[in-house]
This record gives sequence, structure tokens and C-alpha cells, in this order.
Amino acid sequence: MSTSFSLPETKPLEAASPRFADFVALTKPRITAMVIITAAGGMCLAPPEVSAVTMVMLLIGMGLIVSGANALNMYLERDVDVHMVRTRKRPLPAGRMSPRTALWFGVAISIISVPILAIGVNATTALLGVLANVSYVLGYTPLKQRSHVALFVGAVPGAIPPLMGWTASTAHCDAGGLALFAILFFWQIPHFLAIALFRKEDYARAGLQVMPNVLGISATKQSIITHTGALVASTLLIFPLGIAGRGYLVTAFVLGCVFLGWASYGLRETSGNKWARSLFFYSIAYLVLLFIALAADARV
Ligand code: HEM
Ligand SMILES: CC(C)=CCC/C(C)=C/CC/C(C)=C/COP(=O)(O)OP(=O)(O)O
Repeated sequence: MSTSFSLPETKPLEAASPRFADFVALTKPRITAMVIITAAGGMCLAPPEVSAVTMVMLLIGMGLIVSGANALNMYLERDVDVHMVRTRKRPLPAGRMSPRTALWFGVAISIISVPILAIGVNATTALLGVLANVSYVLGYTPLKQRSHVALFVGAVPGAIPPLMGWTASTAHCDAGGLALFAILFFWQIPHFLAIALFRKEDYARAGLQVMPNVLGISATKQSIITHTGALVASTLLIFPLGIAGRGYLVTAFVLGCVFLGWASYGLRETSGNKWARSLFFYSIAYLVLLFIALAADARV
């Protein structure tokens, strides 16, 4: 009898004829959209204002370099993705696209993005983009199979886009840009540990080392609280740096208290995955609202 986790039926690869939707899926469009929002936020906040052309070039270059990184991540993980309920319908594990097509697509759009960022924006921003792409594809992606520490490596490329938005305007990695980097870095830890909790069986099946399966549930919940605390502290730092005003400060404080309160409630809950799933959804809403508050109260 086959289990629900057996290999999905695949077409022979030479017969694989990907559709446009498969190329879109390869770029992880929702994550890419959110990454672009954080880069746009960094750009809006940094003094001085950038021209409309630079703005468009940053958004196009960012979209391409993140999409390329995601496509290459899916290429490298095609044999792992087949074992997870969450990922087995992706174009590669489902056999709708050949690995070679995904590889060339990922490499091509990653390479095209570099001159767009270097010429259309500036060299610092292009260099940060390359660093993020390479560290995500060649650092985080292989490390996922070896250590739960991969999360902290993956959080570096995930935090670079708002810094790239900042350097699009300033060309320097100064305090304001680094504060935005810190916000995104710390945000990713509770964001992903919540996922790792409610999908721990899925990760175990795929042989991926995530904190709940290595250090246990209790240590994971503790780590969520610690890093949410660091996240809230870094969001408040934006005010003394003069990047955003009092309206932002109050909003960041309230959103942060809710995050920290809900994270701490996790120590008492015994309802299985429900709490972790709700914390994951809150992490997304939190980031969107925080960036709206930042953009609305920017001091540029
Ligand atoms: C170490 C860093 C990160 C890891 C390991 C991670 C992992 C994940 C995973 C596994 C999911 C799928 C959740 C599920 O459906 O079960 C997800 C969803 C999501 N992530 Fe992250 N993420 C990270 C960083 C980021 C960053 C930097 C952003 C954007 C700023 C982001 C935005 C999102 C969004 C919007 C979703 C929901 C949409 C979707 O599932 O496609 N994530 N993340
Ligand atoms: C500028 C630039 C290139 C920035 C990189 C931005 C980026 C791709 C951020 C996402 C970070 C991340 C670790 C996502 C999860 O991947 P995963 O492999 O754990 O997700 P999966 O299991 O769904 O494949």
C-alpha cells in the first residue's frame, strides 16, 4: 500500500513542457513580493530621495535577483522537495519542468540582474545583491540538510534586501540601513521557527535539520521569545536614529507587544500546531503593518 508521502507521479523529463505558471512558481512569488516590499521600504526611508528611474531599476533588479535565487534553491532541493507535502507539487518534484531548465532560468535571471543593479542603481547595491544570492544558494541551501543553524545563515540574505533599498539611495551601509537589516534578520527567526514547529513531521520526513527536531519543542519556543524580543528592540531603535517619527514608534511598540505576548503564550499552550500556525500568520501581518507604519511616518 502506498502512503500519501510516496513519490508523486512524474512525466519523463524529456517530455516535461513547463508552462508560464511553472516559471512563476519557481520564483516563490509571494516571498519575492514581500522581499520587494522590504527593499522598497528601505529605499523610501533613506535620505536622500532617489529618482524614479533608480527606483524602477532597483525593483526590477531586486525582483530578478531574488527570483533567480529562489529558482536555484528549488533546483538544488528538487530531491528533498519530493518528500515534503508542502513542496512536492512544485514544478521540479512534480516533473513538470526539467532540472536543466530550472538551472538555466535561475542562472540567467540572476546574471541579468547584476548589470541592472550596478548600472541602474549603484555598485554597492549590486554587490549586496550578489552576496545575498550566493549566500542563499550556496550557503543556506546545502546547510539546511546538515544543521539547524542554517536558519541563522539564511536570515542574512533574507535581511539584505531592505539594506539594498537603503544603499540604492545612500550607497553606504550606515546605521539606518543596518538597523533595517537587524529588523529583518530577527524577524525571520520566529517567522521560520513557527513554521518548523507546525511542519516538524514534514521536515523530519525530508531529513532537514530544523530546531524542533534537533533541540526540541521547548528550546524552540524559548528561541522564538528571545528573537522576538531582539526584533522588538531593533524596531524601536529606528526612532532615536531619526528614521521615522512618534506615530511609527507607537505602532511598532504595539505590534511588537502583541508579537511578544503571542510568542510567550506558546510556552503554556498544548494545542499542537494551532498556536504555531497562528504565530506564522501574525509574523507576515506584522511585517506588512510595520513597513506601512515606517513608510507613513518616514522622516526623509
Ligand atoms: C531564514 C529565513 C526564512 C525561512 C527559512 C523561511 C521559510 C518559509 C517557509 C518554509 C514558508 C512556507 C510556509 C508554509 O506554508 O508552511 C514561508 C512562507 C512565507 N515567507 Fe518565509 N522564510 C524566510 C524568510 C522570509 C523573508 C525574508 C520573507 C520576506 C521578507 C519571507 C516571507 C514569507 C511569506 C510572505 C510567506 C507566505 C507565502 C508563501 O508561503 O509563499 N520569508 N517562509
Ligand atoms: C537579494 C536576494 C537574492 C535576497 C534573498 C532573499 C531571499 C530568497 C529570502 C528568503 C530567505 C529564506 C531562507 C527563505 C526560505 O527558503 P527555504 O529554502 O527554507 O524555503 P523552501 O523550503 O520553501 O524551499
